[in-house]
Amino acid sequence: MSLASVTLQHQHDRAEIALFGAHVTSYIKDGYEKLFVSELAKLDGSRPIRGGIPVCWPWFGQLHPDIKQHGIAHGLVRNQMWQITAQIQTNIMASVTLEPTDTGHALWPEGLSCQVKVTLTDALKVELITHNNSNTPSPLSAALHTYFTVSDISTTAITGVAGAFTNNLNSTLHKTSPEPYVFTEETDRVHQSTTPKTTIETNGNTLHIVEHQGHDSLVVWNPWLDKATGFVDMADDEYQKFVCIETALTQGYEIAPGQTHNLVQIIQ
Ligand SMILES: O=P(O)(O)OC[C@H]1O[C@H](O)[C@H](O)[C@@H](O)[C@@H]1O
Repeated sequence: MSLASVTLQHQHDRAEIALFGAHVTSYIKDGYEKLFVSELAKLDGSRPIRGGIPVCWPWFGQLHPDIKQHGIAHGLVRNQMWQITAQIQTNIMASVTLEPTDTGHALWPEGLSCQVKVTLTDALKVELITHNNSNTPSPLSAALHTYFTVSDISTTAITGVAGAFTNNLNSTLHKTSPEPYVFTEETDRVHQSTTPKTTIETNGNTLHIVEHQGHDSLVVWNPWLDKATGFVDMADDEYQKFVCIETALTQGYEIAPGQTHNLVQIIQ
């Protein structure tokens, strides 16, 4: 990788975080890479990294009132340099805390600040911490947009994603989530789910256990072949190798003055 990064090591497990985007690009647990990064991902700072854990903040996807004018999906921090503000290594954990360096964008919400803290123990904990230092409530949407490795999306199933969802592909609202939850086509769904735990299984084997905190929704995404073919930073057949399960705030949350919000994903 050509981007500056920081490595966390705990026993035999390792995580790598690019300073560009405070973006976790690798988590190796028990010798197994848990995060997918495209072989065509741009690792030169020219665009957000395709894979790993993109940080979407202070808005998710198109959830900004002026999105039609500026067209910036997923906020302002996944494509800028962050700086390390704290780093700790002990016998039982390793952690790093980062803050974005450019808070002067015209669309930056006044008084809001954010940090990402990544902690490696026998699991990987990623925290997206938002502070409202202003005197007024501020709308906030966000996501930890994790690309989880799977050996074959067509034999992958997820559990723990329940409840109503919006299908982003046609803006339809569905009352219940698929059961079993398998993948046969392009999938882009925002589930109004506050479930604390999701599993990802391939061929009946649990590959990932994912815990969520501070969220009001879970987003499930796979571009499938046609959309992947249109991406300059994803090989055509790579859609078979991952599923995104995103710990998200998408339901109109407002962060009150003086308040701190913590959006957390823990990967085992
Ligand atoms: O291509 P990106 O801007 O990284 O977005 C990738 C995807 O992120 C989320 O999952 C959204 O729900 C999708 O609509 C979007 O296509």
